[in-house]
Amino acid sequence: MNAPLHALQAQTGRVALSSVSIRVGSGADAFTAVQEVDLDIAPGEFVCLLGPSGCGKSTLLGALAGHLQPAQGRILLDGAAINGPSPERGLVFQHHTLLPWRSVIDNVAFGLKMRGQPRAARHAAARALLELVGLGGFETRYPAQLSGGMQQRVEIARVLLGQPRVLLMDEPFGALDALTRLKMQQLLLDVWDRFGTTVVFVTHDIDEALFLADRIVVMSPRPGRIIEDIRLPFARPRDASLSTSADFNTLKRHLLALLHHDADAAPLPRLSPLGAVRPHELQFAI
Ligand SMILES: Nc1ncnc2c1ncn2[C@@H]1O[C@H](COP(=O)(O)OP(=O)(O)OP(=O)(O)O)[C@@H](O)[C@H]1O
Repeated sequence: MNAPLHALQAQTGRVALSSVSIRVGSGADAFTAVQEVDLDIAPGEFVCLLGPSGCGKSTLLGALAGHLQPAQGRILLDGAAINGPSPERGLVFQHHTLLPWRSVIDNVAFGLKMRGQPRAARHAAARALLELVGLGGFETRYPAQLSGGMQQRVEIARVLLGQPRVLLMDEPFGALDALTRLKMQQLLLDVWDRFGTTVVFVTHDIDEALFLADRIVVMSPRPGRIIEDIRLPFARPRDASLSTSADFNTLKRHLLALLHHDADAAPLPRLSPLGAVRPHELQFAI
């Protein structure tokens, strides 16, 4: 994996949702989980969907993955409608989907095996990705012999081998302890920097969203709607010291207030300009 791959992939991965509503459940229990969402994500952008439990984040991600069809509106990837799951939209969940009876390298290379690639070629590609996620030397282990963080690294390598135009991540670090989670966030940023793939990352953790994202799209529940779209002013590369900065904490307070805000109450005041941040670098859409 090298620089040309980054350049190649940065051309693709534009996601466009227009007036997307998604209904879930059936019969009398059916309801609108996501309502009239408009969202444009540029190629290579890292977007976090942030919201309280049940606000429809996973439902929206499921539609991007092609597992759910919108009841209304359109979802396009690079101008083409999404009509079902595909490796071009790689999904990573909270719990890995590795095959327990296959070694680490065979798990990563499994997609290439399904596409008929010879063993030597698929193992070479898988080995390069395992190096990238810090698992060189673990090729012959089995998933059960790895820690939770290592299993998620294998999962990320497996999904990246499909060269996705968009990486869809649904609370991928939610089951990890706090320290491992921080390490995985840093690893993900390093990997993303190498690949330049568009990322849509679902979380309800404000710190995680602030550390990772270019943009945070905030959703409110019943029905799931976008209530704010914030472009973060933080430079990259980022490290743990970001979370102690004044601007980080100002944004964190604002996001906390948004997540705890009663949708039926009066609207919250807009965020005032941040100390070290030039006001034009903040973008809001309510
Ligand atoms: N297949 C389904 N049948 C019935 N209700 C569903 C179905 N899928 C989702 N829901 C409901 O739709 C709403 C949105 O769910 P969703 O999982 O998208 O929320 P979320 O924001 O991802 O929540 P969490 O952070 O807890 O995962 C919830 O009220 C959920 O119970």
